[in-house]
Amino acid sequence: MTRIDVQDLRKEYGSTRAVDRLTFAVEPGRVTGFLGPNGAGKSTTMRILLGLDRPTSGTALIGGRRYADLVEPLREVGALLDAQAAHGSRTARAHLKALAASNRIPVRRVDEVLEEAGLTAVAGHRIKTFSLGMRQRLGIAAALLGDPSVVVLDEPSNGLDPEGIIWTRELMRSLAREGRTVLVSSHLMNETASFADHLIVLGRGRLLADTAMRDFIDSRIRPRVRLRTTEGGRLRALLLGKGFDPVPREDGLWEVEGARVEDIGPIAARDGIPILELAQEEATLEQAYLDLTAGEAEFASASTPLNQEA
Ligand SMILES: Nc1ncnc2c1ncn2[C@@H]1O[C@H](COP(=O)(O)OP(=O)(O)OP(=O)(O)O)[C@@H](O)[C@H]1O
Repeated sequence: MTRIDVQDLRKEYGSTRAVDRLTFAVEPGRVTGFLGPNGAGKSTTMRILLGLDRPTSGTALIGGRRYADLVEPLREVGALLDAQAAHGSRTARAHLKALAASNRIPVRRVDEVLEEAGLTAVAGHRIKTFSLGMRQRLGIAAALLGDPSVVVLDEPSNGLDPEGIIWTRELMRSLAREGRTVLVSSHLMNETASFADHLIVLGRGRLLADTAMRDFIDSRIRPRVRLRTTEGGRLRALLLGKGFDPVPREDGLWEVEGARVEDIGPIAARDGIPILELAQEEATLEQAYLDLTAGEAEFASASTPLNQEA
């Protein structure tokens, strides 16, 4: 079981503070969504974790060691950072074979991961002919090559079609089920909610939230029901008596804050009140995330200038 531990991590680029005293852990056996607006510091943190950049101070460790100290890194950590990085004149199979050879990975793994990524039919094609989505799949195949216990993916669904998005989601879930540590960045809350068990949210290089997805939803989202009835007055009185406070909307519908359809439907049914429409209001997860990151989103001023430190 391999944990990722980020401890008091800082990264400054000149006067730009990209990562600011960041501390968090990523646990095995679950998918951790790494969220934050553009410029929040996600890629910088991942680059440091993968030994592609040096921190100004602090540490980012994989199983207690720096990436640079891992003996056969691809066997321990699989990463997708920049899907465009693969050498365009090579074929997909040649690219993966070269990666396997340099990490003493058995060559049979190449065909296994090509199959897993749905690339078998195009394995002999040059990468420069690949679409963005195919490059993403190839990047994910490369990440899986060494059968690593830690998988780090930066925006894996970027450029993928709906089928590809579902494929990555199921892949991440199954990697976590196998006990691996899975860290996946995104700036989209609803997408992340579809695959993550845990959330780490950054804003301007700082930690805004480190929480189970369920707790994020429960603590930040109040359920709300929308309904239409022919007997608004009677239903309102009834619901007031049960501790709900239905509010009429201009379009003739009613809204009940803090309620679920399972609360409202049976109450109306017991008193024979006709319900013409009854729906749970969704889409508030994105709003909860936007509220959390409000003010952290402007890319140009995404990092705290050093001379204006809080
Ligand atoms: N090589 C660099 N040189 C200078 N500044 C950089 C460099 N890399 C990142 N930054 C700055 O650091 C901050 C964090 O950027 P980073 O790319 O880590 O954010 P991010 O959360 O990954 O954003 P995105 O969702 O847009 O990829 C930004 O202000 C960015 O401009």
